Amino acid sequence: MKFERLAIPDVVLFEPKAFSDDRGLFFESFNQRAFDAAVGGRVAFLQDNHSVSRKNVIRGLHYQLPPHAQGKLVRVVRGAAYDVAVDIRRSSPTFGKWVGALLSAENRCQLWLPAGFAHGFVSLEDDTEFLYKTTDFYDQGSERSIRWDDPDLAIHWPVSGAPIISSKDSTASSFRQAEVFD
Ligand SMILES: Cc1cn([C@H]2C[C@H](O)[C@@H](COP(=O)(O)OP(=O)(O)O[C@H]3O[C@@H](C)C(=O)[C@@H](O)[C@H]3O)O2)c(=O)[nH]c1=O
Repeated sequence: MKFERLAIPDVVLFEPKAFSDDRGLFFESFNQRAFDAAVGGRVAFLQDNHSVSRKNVIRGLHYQLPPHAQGKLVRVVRGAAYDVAVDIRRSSPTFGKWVGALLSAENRCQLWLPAGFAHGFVSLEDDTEFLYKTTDFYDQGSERSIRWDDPDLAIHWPVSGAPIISSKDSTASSFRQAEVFD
């Protein structure tokens, strides 16, 4: 399992080692020991999520506030997505900065976002299947959403034209007005 820290170093991109043979392919999609060594601590996951999106769907930017904050380990098993992590930890030197990575069924990469990041992605193909593990359970009352097109964040989404977004995301908060992490 190769990994690299992105420009916001708490966000880690994993590239599993795949073994191909006549039958097809095998790879370890999660290894607790390798994961903990890469992120530098013991992380316990409590929930797995799976979504399917048409092309040009943007989901996000989402997070849950403490005490239900979630770290997320995200990947794509069908199609492709551009995944974005926004640092919303006020005391962080990279507060308000974002990083992105291409995740696809082909590259099998996974992105780790610890608690304290807002998360979103855009699907780049129809029927993009997005799988992720979270470190806490879903808690509707703790859920928050920041506008995907917030001008202060200025995220470069690889979309042409208007993306498809949920009604919830269309009324999301601006970054300036969002409740963030201390
Ligand atoms: C996230 C979530 C949603 N739901 C329900 C609530 C709602 O009726 C339906 C669809 O929820 P949403 O519209 O919030 O789904 P979605 O927009 O896909 O939300 C997800 O977006 C990505 C970017 C994330 O980072 C995730 O943490 C999550 O917020 O599923 C659960 O039951 N459990 C969950 O964990």
